[in-house]
Amino acid sequence: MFTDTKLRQAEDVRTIKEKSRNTPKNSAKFVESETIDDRQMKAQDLALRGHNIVITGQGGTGKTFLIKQLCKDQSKKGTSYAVTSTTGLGATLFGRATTIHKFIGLEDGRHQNNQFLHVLCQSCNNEDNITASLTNLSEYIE
Ligand SMILES: Nc1ncnc2c1ncn2[C@@H]1O[C@H](COP(=O)(O)OP(=O)(O)OP(=O)(O)O)[C@@H](O)[C@H]1O
Repeated sequence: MFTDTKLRQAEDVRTIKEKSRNTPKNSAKFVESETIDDRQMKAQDLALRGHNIVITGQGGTGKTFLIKQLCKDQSKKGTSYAVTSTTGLGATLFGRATTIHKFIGLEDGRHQNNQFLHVLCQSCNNEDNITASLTNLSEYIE
């Protein structure tokens, strides 16, 4: 059996939930617009100008979205590009991504160091391979 106080409390909770649903949040702009925001645009601009960049930020801030957007842009232009990840799980976030080791021709990690070096050197000489690398960073965006 509910007392008046309990019913009032339940009503208050409903009101708070309703208000919070109608209150614009930081992410609201994401729902309204499917275009990149200012910070994403800054990163996109640097990437398109050929900089090596690190995109970092809290979960849900749009890193994956930005990378997908960059991929879409490259596809539209017909530019050759590759998306790689250090882990298979990471690669599943992006349609045509592979692990970095598969990308350079290693398939998996069961190689001798000299084999690894050989494949890596061959891959580096292939100018068609464009890869986002976490080394040789020239820009850092937070
Ligand atoms: N500019 C944007 N316009 C519309 N939606 C966006 C934009 N940026 C991000 N989003 C949306 O916000 C949500 C979180 O973005 P995303 O998954 O890219 O974040 P993340 O930083 O990669 O998160 P995590 O670190 O948890 O993987 C997704 O639903 C994504 O579609």
